Amino acid sequence: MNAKISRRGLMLVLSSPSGAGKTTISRRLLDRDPGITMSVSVTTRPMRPGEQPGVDYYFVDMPEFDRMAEQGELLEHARVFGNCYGTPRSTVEQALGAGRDVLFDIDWQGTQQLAANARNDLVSVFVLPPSGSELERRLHTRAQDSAEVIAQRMAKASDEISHWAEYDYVIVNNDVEESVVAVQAILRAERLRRTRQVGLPAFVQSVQAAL
Ligand SMILES: Nc1nc2c(ncn2[C@@H]2O[C@H](COP(=O)(O)OP(=O)(O)O)[C@@H](O)[C@H]2O)c(=O)[nH]1
Ligand SMILES: Nc1ncnc2c1ncn2[C@@H]1O[C@H](COP(=O)(O)OP(=O)(O)O)[C@@H](O)[C@H]1O
Repeated sequence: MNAKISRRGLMLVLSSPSGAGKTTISRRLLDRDPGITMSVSVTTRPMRPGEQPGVDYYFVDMPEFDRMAEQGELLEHARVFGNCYGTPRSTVEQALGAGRDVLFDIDWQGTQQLAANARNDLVSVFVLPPSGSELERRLHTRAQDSAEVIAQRMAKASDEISHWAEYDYVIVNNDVEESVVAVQAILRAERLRRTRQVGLPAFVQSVQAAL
Protein backbone atom coordinates (compact mmCIF):
# COMPACT_ATOMS: atom_id res chain seq x y z
CA MET A 1 0.00 0.00 0.00
CA ASN A 2 1.19 3.56 -0.68
CA ALA A 3 2.25 5.66 2.29
CA LYS A 4 -0.07 8.56 3.12
CA ILE A 5 2.04 11.67 2.66
CA SER A 6 0.58 14.89 4.02
CA ARG A 7 -0.08 17.59 1.47
CA ARG A 8 -1.00 21.27 1.39
CA GLY A 9 -4.26 21.98 -0.46
CA LEU A 10 -4.32 24.04 -3.64
CA MET A 11 -6.54 26.81 -4.94
CA LEU A 12 -8.17 25.77 -8.24
CA VAL A 13 -9.58 28.76 -10.10
CA LEU A 14 -12.01 28.40 -13.01
CA SER A 15 -12.68 31.59 -14.97
CA SER A 16 -14.56 32.12 -18.21
CA PRO A 17 -16.93 34.53 -19.90
CA SER A 18 -20.43 34.04 -18.51
CA GLY A 19 -22.12 31.09 -20.26
CA ALA A 20 -18.97 29.16 -21.26
CA GLY A 21 -19.78 26.41 -18.75
CA LYS A 22 -17.73 26.88 -15.57
CA THR A 23 -20.67 26.31 -13.20
CA THR A 24 -21.57 23.07 -15.01
CA ILE A 25 -17.96 21.83 -14.88
CA SER A 26 -17.58 22.85 -11.20
CA ARG A 27 -20.73 20.98 -10.11
CA ARG A 28 -19.59 17.73 -11.71
CA LEU A 29 -16.13 18.09 -10.23
CA LEU A 30 -17.52 18.67 -6.72
CA ASP A 31 -19.84 15.65 -7.07
CA ARG A 32 -16.94 13.38 -8.01
CA ASP A 33 -14.17 14.55 -5.73
CA PRO A 34 -14.81 14.76 -1.98
CA GLY A 35 -11.36 16.37 -1.49
CA ILE A 36 -12.59 19.67 -2.98
CA THR A 37 -14.43 22.46 -1.17
CA MET A 38 -16.18 25.28 -3.04
CA SER A 39 -15.20 28.78 -1.96
CA VAL A 40 -18.40 30.73 -1.21
CA SER A 41 -17.94 34.42 -2.05
CA VAL A 42 -19.49 37.47 -0.46
CA THR A 43 -21.35 39.81 -2.81
CA THR A 44 -23.33 43.03 -2.71
CA ARG A 45 -25.50 41.97 -5.65
CA PRO A 46 -29.15 41.10 -4.91
CA MET A 47 -30.02 37.43 -4.36
CA ARG A 48 -31.65 35.79 -7.41
CA PRO A 49 -34.66 33.49 -7.20
CA GLY A 50 -33.48 29.95 -6.38
CA GLU A 51 -30.23 31.10 -4.73
CA GLN A 52 -29.49 30.19 -1.13
CA PRO A 53 -27.54 32.45 1.23
CA GLY A 54 -24.35 30.76 2.41
CA VAL A 55 -24.52 28.23 -0.45
CA ASP A 56 -24.37 30.33 -3.64
CA TYR A 57 -23.03 33.49 -1.99
CA TYR A 58 -23.03 35.31 1.33
CA PHE A 59 -25.19 38.34 0.55
CA VAL A 60 -24.00 41.49 2.32
CA ASP A 61 -24.61 45.24 2.04
CA MET A 62 -21.97 47.74 0.93
CA PRO A 63 -20.92 48.93 4.44
CA GLU A 64 -20.36 45.30 5.55
CA PHE A 65 -18.40 44.55 2.35
CA ASP A 66 -16.20 47.63 2.92
CA ARG A 67 -15.62 46.61 6.56
CA MET A 68 -14.52 43.10 5.53
CA ALA A 69 -12.17 44.50 2.87
CA GLU A 70 -10.66 47.10 5.25
CA GLN A 71 -10.07 44.57 8.02
CA GLY A 72 -8.28 42.18 5.68
CA GLU A 73 -11.00 39.52 5.86
CA LEU A 74 -11.02 39.09 2.06
CA LEU A 75 -8.33 37.20 0.18
CA GLU A 76 -9.22 39.13 -2.99
CA HIS A 77 -12.06 41.35 -4.11
CA ALA A 78 -13.28 43.04 -7.27
CA ARG A 79 -16.13 44.93 -8.87
CA VAL A 80 -17.93 42.96 -11.59
CA PHE A 81 -21.07 44.14 -13.50
CA GLY A 82 -21.34 47.07 -11.03
CA ASN A 83 -21.43 44.85 -7.91
CA CYS A 84 -18.71 43.92 -5.42
CA TYR A 85 -17.50 40.34 -4.96
CA GLY A 86 -14.86 38.93 -2.62
CA THR A 87 -13.42 35.71 -1.22
CA PRO A 88 -13.51 35.25 2.59
CA ARG A 89 -9.97 34.51 3.73
CA SER A 90 -10.41 32.31 6.82
CA THR A 91 -12.28 29.33 5.29
CA VAL A 92 -9.78 29.10 2.44
CA GLU A 93 -6.73 29.22 4.72
CA GLN A 94 -8.17 26.55 7.03
CA ALA A 95 -8.95 24.24 4.11
CA LEU A 96 -5.50 24.59 2.50
CA GLY A 97 -3.77 23.92 5.83
CA ALA A 98 -5.90 20.78 6.29
CA GLY A 99 -4.86 19.47 2.85
CA ARG A 100 -8.19 20.21 1.20
CA ASP A 101 -8.36 21.80 -2.26
CA VAL A 102 -10.56 24.83 -2.80
CA LEU A 103 -12.44 25.57 -6.03
CA PHE A 104 -13.05 29.21 -7.00
CA ASP A 105 -15.46 30.68 -9.55
CA ILE A 106 -13.93 34.15 -9.76
CA ASP A 107 -13.06 36.59 -12.55
CA TRP A 108 -9.65 37.61 -13.96
CA GLN A 109 -9.25 40.46 -11.46
CA GLY A 110 -9.53 38.08 -8.51
CA THR A 111 -7.21 35.58 -10.19
CA GLN A 112 -4.57 38.28 -10.66
CA GLN A 113 -4.75 39.13 -6.93
CA LEU A 114 -4.38 35.47 -5.91
CA ALA A 115 -1.42 35.15 -8.30
CA ALA A 116 0.20 38.20 -6.67
CA ASN A 117 -0.39 37.04 -3.07
CA ALA A 118 -0.36 33.24 -3.12
CA ARG A 119 1.25 32.10 -6.39
CA ASN A 120 2.47 28.77 -5.00
CA ASP A 121 -1.02 27.72 -3.91
CA LEU A 122 -2.72 28.73 -7.17
CA VAL A 123 -3.69 26.61 -10.18
CA SER A 124 -5.72 28.63 -12.69
CA VAL A 125 -7.83 27.32 -15.57
CA PHE A 126 -9.51 29.44 -18.23
CA VAL A 127 -12.58 27.95 -19.92
CA LEU A 128 -13.23 29.09 -23.49
CA PRO A 129 -16.46 28.53 -25.44
CA PRO A 130 -16.05 26.69 -28.80
CA SER A 131 -17.22 29.85 -30.63
CA GLY A 132 -18.92 33.19 -30.08
CA SER A 133 -22.20 31.96 -31.53
CA GLU A 134 -22.16 28.88 -29.26
CA LEU A 135 -21.58 31.16 -26.24
CA GLU A 136 -24.66 33.16 -27.18
CA ARG A 137 -26.68 29.98 -27.73
CA ARG A 138 -25.72 28.71 -24.24
CA LEU A 139 -26.70 31.99 -22.61
CA HIS A 140 -30.12 31.67 -24.29
CA THR A 141 -30.61 27.97 -23.43
CA ARG A 142 -29.74 28.64 -19.77
CA ALA A 143 -32.96 30.72 -19.88
CA GLN A 144 -31.98 32.69 -16.80
CA ASP A 145 -31.59 36.17 -18.21
CA SER A 146 -33.53 38.72 -20.22
CA ALA A 147 -32.42 39.57 -23.78
CA GLU A 148 -30.94 42.78 -22.39
CA VAL A 149 -28.83 41.00 -19.75
CA ILE A 150 -27.66 38.47 -22.36
CA ALA A 151 -26.53 41.33 -24.60
CA GLN A 152 -24.59 42.80 -21.62
CA ARG A 153 -22.92 39.45 -20.93
CA MET A 154 -21.94 39.06 -24.61
CA ALA A 155 -20.45 42.58 -24.59
CA LYS A 156 -18.42 41.69 -21.45
CA ALA A 157 -17.26 38.34 -22.87
CA SER A 158 -14.55 39.81 -25.06
CA ASP A 159 -13.06 41.67 -22.07
CA GLU A 160 -12.96 38.50 -19.92
CA ILE A 161 -11.52 36.40 -22.81
CA SER A 162 -8.73 38.96 -23.34
CA HIS A 163 -7.14 37.63 -20.11
CA TRP A 164 -6.86 34.01 -21.29
CA ALA A 165 -3.05 34.08 -21.52
CA GLU A 166 -2.68 34.90 -17.78
CA TYR A 167 -3.91 31.40 -16.86
CA ASP A 168 -1.88 28.24 -16.23
CA TYR A 169 -4.23 26.05 -18.30
CA VAL A 170 -6.80 26.76 -21.02
CA ILE A 171 -9.57 24.38 -22.05
CA VAL A 172 -12.16 24.71 -24.81
CA ASN A 173 -15.48 23.48 -23.42
CA ASN A 174 -16.85 21.54 -26.39
CA ASP A 175 -18.06 18.49 -24.53
CA VAL A 176 -18.79 18.83 -20.79
CA GLU A 177 -17.57 15.35 -19.91
CA GLU A 178 -14.24 15.87 -21.73
CA SER A 179 -13.79 19.20 -19.95
CA VAL A 180 -14.41 17.65 -16.53
CA VAL A 181 -11.92 14.86 -17.25
CA ALA A 182 -9.37 17.49 -18.35
CA VAL A 183 -9.77 19.45 -15.11
CA GLN A 184 -9.50 16.20 -13.11
CA ALA A 185 -6.21 15.44 -14.90
CA ILE A 186 -4.87 18.91 -14.09
CA LEU A 187 -5.81 18.39 -10.43
CA ARG A 188 -4.24 14.97 -10.30
CA ALA A 189 -0.88 16.23 -11.57
CA GLU A 190 -0.89 19.43 -9.52
CA ARG A 191 -1.56 17.49 -6.31
CA LEU A 192 1.68 15.59 -6.93
CA ARG A 193 3.88 18.71 -7.07
CA ARG A 194 6.83 18.21 -4.77
CA THR A 195 6.34 21.56 -3.00
CA ARG A 196 2.74 20.67 -2.08
CA GLN A 197 3.67 17.34 -0.54
CA VAL A 198 4.81 18.80 2.77
CA GLY A 199 5.16 15.34 4.33
CA LEU A 200 7.79 14.26 1.78
CA PRO A 201 10.99 15.06 3.75
CA ALA A 202 9.83 12.92 6.70
CA PHE A 203 8.70 10.14 4.36
CA VAL A 204 12.00 10.10 2.44
CA GLN A 205 13.89 10.03 5.75
CA SER A 206 11.89 7.03 6.89
CA VAL A 207 12.65 5.23 3.62
CA GLN A 208 16.36 6.05 3.91
CA ALA A 209 16.51 4.99 7.55
CA ALA A 210 15.57 1.46 6.54
CA LEU A 211 18.18 1.18 3.79
N1 LIG B 1 -12.98 38.52 -8.16
C1 LIG B 1 -14.08 37.85 -7.84
N2 LIG B 1 -15.00 37.55 -8.79
C2 LIG B 1 -16.09 36.83 -8.41
C3 LIG B 1 -16.28 36.37 -7.07
N3 LIG B 1 -17.45 35.68 -7.03
C4 LIG B 1 -17.95 35.70 -8.28
N4 LIG B 1 -17.14 36.37 -9.13
C5 LIG B 1 -17.32 36.61 -10.58
O1 LIG B 1 -18.34 37.55 -10.76
C6 LIG B 1 -18.99 37.34 -12.02
C7 LIG B 1 -20.50 37.46 -11.87
O2 LIG B 1 -20.99 36.42 -11.07
P1 LIG B 1 -22.57 36.25 -10.83
O3 LIG B 1 -23.14 37.53 -10.30
O4 LIG B 1 -22.77 35.03 -9.99
O5 LIG B 1 -23.14 36.06 -12.26
P2 LIG B 1 -22.93 34.89 -13.34
O6 LIG B 1 -21.95 33.89 -12.78
O7 LIG B 1 -22.36 35.62 -14.51
O8 LIG B 1 -24.30 34.34 -13.52
C8 LIG B 1 -18.48 35.99 -12.52
O9 LIG B 1 -17.50 36.26 -13.53
C9 LIG B 1 -17.81 35.38 -11.31
O10 LIG B 1 -16.71 34.56 -11.71
C10 LIG B 1 -15.28 36.72 -6.09
O11 LIG B 1 -15.35 36.36 -4.91
N5 LIG B 1 -14.22 37.43 -6.54
N1 LIG C 1 -20.04 21.66 -23.16
C1 LIG C 1 -21.29 22.13 -23.20
N2 LIG C 1 -22.08 21.85 -24.24
C2 LIG C 1 -23.34 22.34 -24.31
N3 LIG C 1 -23.93 23.10 -23.34
C3 LIG C 1 -23.17 23.42 -22.27
C4 LIG C 1 -21.83 22.95 -22.13
N4 LIG C 1 -21.34 23.42 -20.93
C5 LIG C 1 -22.34 24.14 -20.36
N5 LIG C 1 -23.44 24.14 -21.16
C6 LIG C 1 -24.73 24.83 -20.92
O1 LIG C 1 -24.49 26.21 -21.16
C7 LIG C 1 -25.22 27.03 -20.22
C8 LIG C 1 -24.22 27.92 -19.46
O2 LIG C 1 -23.40 27.10 -18.62
P1 LIG C 1 -22.97 27.56 -17.15
O3 LIG C 1 -22.25 26.41 -16.54
O4 LIG C 1 -24.14 28.15 -16.41
O5 LIG C 1 -21.91 28.74 -17.53
P2 LIG C 1 -21.09 29.79 -16.62
O6 LIG C 1 -21.08 29.27 -15.20
O7 LIG C 1 -19.72 29.82 -17.23
O8 LIG C 1 -21.81 31.11 -16.74
C9 LIG C 1 -25.98 26.07 -19.31
O9 LIG C 1 -27.32 25.97 -19.81
C10 LIG C 1 -25.23 24.74 -19.48
O10 LIG C 1 -26.07 23.63 -19.29
